Amino acid sequence: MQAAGLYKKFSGDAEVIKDFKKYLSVDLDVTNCQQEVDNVARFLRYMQPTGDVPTLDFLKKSTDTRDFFQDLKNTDMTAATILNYIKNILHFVDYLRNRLALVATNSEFRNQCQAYKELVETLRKAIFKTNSKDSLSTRYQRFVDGTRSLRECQEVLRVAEKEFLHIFGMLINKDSAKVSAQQRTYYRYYLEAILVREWLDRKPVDNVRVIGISNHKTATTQLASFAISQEEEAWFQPYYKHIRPGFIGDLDSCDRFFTSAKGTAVSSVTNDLGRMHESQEVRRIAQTEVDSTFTTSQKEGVARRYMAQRYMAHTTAVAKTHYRMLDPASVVQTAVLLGKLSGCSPQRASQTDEASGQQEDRTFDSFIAAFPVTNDGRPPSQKQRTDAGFSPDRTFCDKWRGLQYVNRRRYLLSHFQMRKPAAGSVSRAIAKEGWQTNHPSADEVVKMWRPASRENVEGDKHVINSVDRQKWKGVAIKDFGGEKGLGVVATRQFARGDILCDYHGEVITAKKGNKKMPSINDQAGYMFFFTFREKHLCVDAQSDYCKCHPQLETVGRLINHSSKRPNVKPAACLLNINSKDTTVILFKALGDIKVDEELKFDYGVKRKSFRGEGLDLQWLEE
Ligand SMILES: C[S@@+](CC[C@H](N)C(=O)[O-])C[C@H]1O[C@@H](n2cnc3c(N)ncnc32)[C@H](O)[C@@H]1O
Repeated sequence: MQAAGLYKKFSGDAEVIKDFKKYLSVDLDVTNCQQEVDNVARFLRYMQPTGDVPTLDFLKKSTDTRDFFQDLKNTDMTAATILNYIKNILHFVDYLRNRLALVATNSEFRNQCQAYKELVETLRKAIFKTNSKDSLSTRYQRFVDGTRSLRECQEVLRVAEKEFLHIFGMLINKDSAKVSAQQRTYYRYYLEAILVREWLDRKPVDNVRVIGISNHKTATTQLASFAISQEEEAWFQPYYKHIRPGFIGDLDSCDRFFTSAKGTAVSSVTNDLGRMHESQEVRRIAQTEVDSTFTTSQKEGVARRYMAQRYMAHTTAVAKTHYRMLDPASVVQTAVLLGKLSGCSPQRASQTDEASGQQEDRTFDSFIAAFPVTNDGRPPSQKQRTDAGFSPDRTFCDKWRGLQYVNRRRYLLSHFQMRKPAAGSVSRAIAKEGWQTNHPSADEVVKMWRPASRENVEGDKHVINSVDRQKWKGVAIKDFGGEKGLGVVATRQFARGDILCDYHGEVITAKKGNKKMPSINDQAGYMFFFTFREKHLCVDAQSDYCKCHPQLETVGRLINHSSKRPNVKPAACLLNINSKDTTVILFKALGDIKVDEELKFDYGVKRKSFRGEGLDLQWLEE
C-alpha cells in the first residue's frame, strides 16, 4: 500500500473530512466510522497530491479514478478491502450530493456527483466480475479505448436519460419557462422523429402505444409502425406541449411532430426514423451480441413469430422493412424483445445488477410498487423515499409524476368518450377532482380527444345510460312538413366521431323482420336491417313508441335519408344494458355538425342495409 503511494492522506482536521465524519456518525448513525473517514482521506490525497485543503476536483478526474482502482488492484489488497474503499467513496459522494449546503441546490453539481457514482459503479463491476487479471485488463482497456460492451453502452444511455429526466421534471413541474434552448434541443434529440397526426392517433396495445407513420400529409395509408411504452408516452407529452411550439417554423412543419433544426418540416420521416435507429449504439451492438444472448432455437422461434431476427440483424434497408411492419402485434413483440435484448426498455434507467444489491439500483418498478401511482396521490417525500431504501434524488419522483399526468389525462378523456367536450366541461371536471398541479389543461384534453373505438364505446357508461334512458342531449325532432315529415336536427355542435343517438327499437332476427315487411308496404318503413357478428338482424322501430319506453318518442328512428350528403353513420355494437347484452345501432357524426343541421344517414339504397327503404327515395337529390 505504502509502496504504491496509496497511504498518504489528508488531515482529519480538514473541514470537509470533519463534516463527512459528522455525517456518518450523526446522520447515518455509523458507530465505527474512523476507518471509512481514513479511506476517503487517502483517496482524496491520491486524487490531489498537492495542497492542504481537499477540493472536489476529483469528480472531474475519471482517468485518475481508474488509476486509483487499478493501483488498489495491483497491491495485495483483498477484494473485500477494495470493495470497502469503493463503498466509502460512494458514501462520500452521497454526502456531497445531499448534505453540502453550498452546493445542495446546484443541479449541475448533483448531476456531476451522479455521473461520478456511475463511473465508480462501472469500475467496481469491472473489477468484481472478472476472475483473472488478464481479463480485467482487457475490460479495462476496452473501457478506456472506447470499445464498449453492451452493458457499458447501457450505462451511457442511463447517464443521458438522467439529464433528460431532469428536463422532463422541469417541464412537468411548471418550470418549463426555465428550460434553456440547449436543454430543449437535447430533449428534442432524445425523442426523435414522429408526426403530429400519428402521435395523436397512437393506439394502445397491451402496455405500449403503437404509432403508425404515413409518409407525408397526403398519404392515407400507413407506411410504418413503431411502439413506445406508456412511460415514453408521458415523456413525449411535455415536448408536444412546451418544446415543439418553439420549433415550428414554416407552415409545412405545423403538422409534424418533429421539425428540422431550422423549424422546417422533416422531409422524409422514414429516413429520419432510419437515422434515429442507426444512431442507437446500443441497438447496433445488440445486433452483434444477439448470438451470445439467444439460443439458435430461440432465434428461430423469434424470427418465425415476430420477424424480429431480421430486425435484430438489420441493415438500414432492413430497418426500413421493420418500420413497414404494420401489424401492431408484431411491432409490440419486437419492441418488447429488443427492450429485453438491448436493455433499452423503459425500465433501463433502473436496471439492476442483481449482484450489486446497492440501494440506488432499486428499480422504478419497485418504486411504483412501493408508491403506487394514483390520480389523487402525491409522489413520496424524500424521507419516505430514503426510508423505503430508494435514492433521495428526484428522478423516480419525476417519472412518477409523469405517469400520474398521463393517467389523469386518460381519466379525463374517459369522461367524454361519447362526445368531444368543450373546454369548459373539461375545466369543470378538473376542478371537481381538485387537482391543482400536474394535470393536463382543458385545451389539451380537448385536443387529445379522439372518437372512441367500438371496444371503448361498449364499455362506456354514458353511452349505456343514454341508450337505456333514451335521453340524448343535443338532438331534437323537427317537423319538415310535406312528404318528408319528421326529421332530426342538432341543437348543439358535434365533432367527428361523436355519438349522437341510437336507432331504437326491438331487435329481432332478419327473418322475422322480413315476414313483417309486407304488412307495412304502404307506410314509412322503420325496419333497420343489418348484419352484426355474423348474425342477420333487424331493429323493428315500426311502432311510434317502443315497449321499453312507452311514453317516449325516440329520435333515432326519425332520421331521414341522404346518400349524397349523409352526416351521420350507423354502427352496431353490443352493450350491456341492465345486465343484458343488447345489440344497439349507434349514430356517429361523420364530420363536424352545426347547430340546426339536419341529421341524415345513407339508408343504403345500394347496399340495401335498410332493405330497400331508400329505393323509394332514389329520385331525391339527397
Ligand atoms: C325512417 S323514416 C324517417 C322519418 C320520417 N320522415 C317520418 O316523418 O316519420 C323513413 C321515411 O322518411 C321519409 N324520408 C326519409 N328521408 C327522406 C328524404 N330525404 N326526403 C323525403 N322523405 C324522406 C320516407 O318516407 C321514408 O320512408
